[in-house]
Amino acid sequence: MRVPASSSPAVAIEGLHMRYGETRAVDGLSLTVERGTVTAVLGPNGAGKTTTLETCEGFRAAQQGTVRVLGLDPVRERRALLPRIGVMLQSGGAWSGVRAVEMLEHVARLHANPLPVPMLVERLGLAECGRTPYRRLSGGQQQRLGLAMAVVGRPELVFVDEPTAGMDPAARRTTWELVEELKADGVTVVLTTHYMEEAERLADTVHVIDRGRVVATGSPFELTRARGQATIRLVVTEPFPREAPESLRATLGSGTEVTEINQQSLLITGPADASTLAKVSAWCEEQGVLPESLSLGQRTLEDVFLQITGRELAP
Ligand SMILES: Nc1ncnc2c1ncn2[C@@H]1O[C@H](COP(=O)(O)OP(=O)(O)OP(=O)(O)O)[C@@H](O)[C@H]1O
Repeated sequence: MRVPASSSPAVAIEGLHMRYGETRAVDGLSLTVERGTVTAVLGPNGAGKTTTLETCEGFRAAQQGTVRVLGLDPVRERRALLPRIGVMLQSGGAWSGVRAVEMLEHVARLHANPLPVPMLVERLGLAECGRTPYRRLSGGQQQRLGLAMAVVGRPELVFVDEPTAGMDPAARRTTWELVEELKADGVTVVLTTHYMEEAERLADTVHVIDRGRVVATGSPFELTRARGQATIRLVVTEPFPREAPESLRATLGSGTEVTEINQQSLLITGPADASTLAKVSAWCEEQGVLPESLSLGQRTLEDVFLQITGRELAP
């Protein structure tokens, strides 16, 4: 039986593999995006985020696996899909000599029922650079124009690749508000990001990806609270002995995870209470290491990534 397009997920990716020569950019990735949600695809540089998005946008055909966007094949049914989606690329997307507002007006004319261009220009602070040729715009201005171009056609689904990279804090906040407004209007948003706070603030669902695969999925709350209450970061003045993580694990017992961040710092996840802090401190004394800092905090998506992969998300 053919499932009606309206009841299919916004995006359904099943077992996607993509290679560039010998490089496995995407390695068996599966994920689903429900309609009307904001989904963040979070991962370090080179994790395969852009390649995955480009496959959803129909710029690349899936080499193996299936990709459906709004129930359609993004390559074979591209004509039907394009008017229904908005795409903000990581860079480019406009002719180098065209003025910012002219470019936006041009894209608006390609759509049947566009948003008013002056409203978007005002909203995204593009008036100050409206007559500037694209190539002369700053990185942040190019990002804002790219976002305006992606949403001007009132799409059902918007793909945004690192929407706030290179933006100053004020522009980043405006962009976040715009994404929140899109969601309030029922638009599905799929964004890629390196930024924790962006994923934590905006996303209903986060897919953490690493080396072309999904390594964790959940709401920011589920991901950060599911496997522990809080975290303790221990940084010491001299490198730890090699067996330190194992020894601390034995000291703290079950229910606590110890992850090595580097030779001088450890991440401890679990019931971060006074007794755990006291045990960590006594363990430092026993090992003859001097704590430089011992901090207690809520578990972040950064911590989740570190625990799963043993590497830090931020380069
Ligand atoms: N056109 C290409 N030709 C060859 N290799 C590529 C190409 N595009 C991407 N790659 C490689 O594929 C892998 C995944 O790249 P991709 O751009 O999809 O990752 P990403 O998660 O979006 O990274 P970033 O956060 O840096 O944008 C990387 O190793 C990258 O070097």
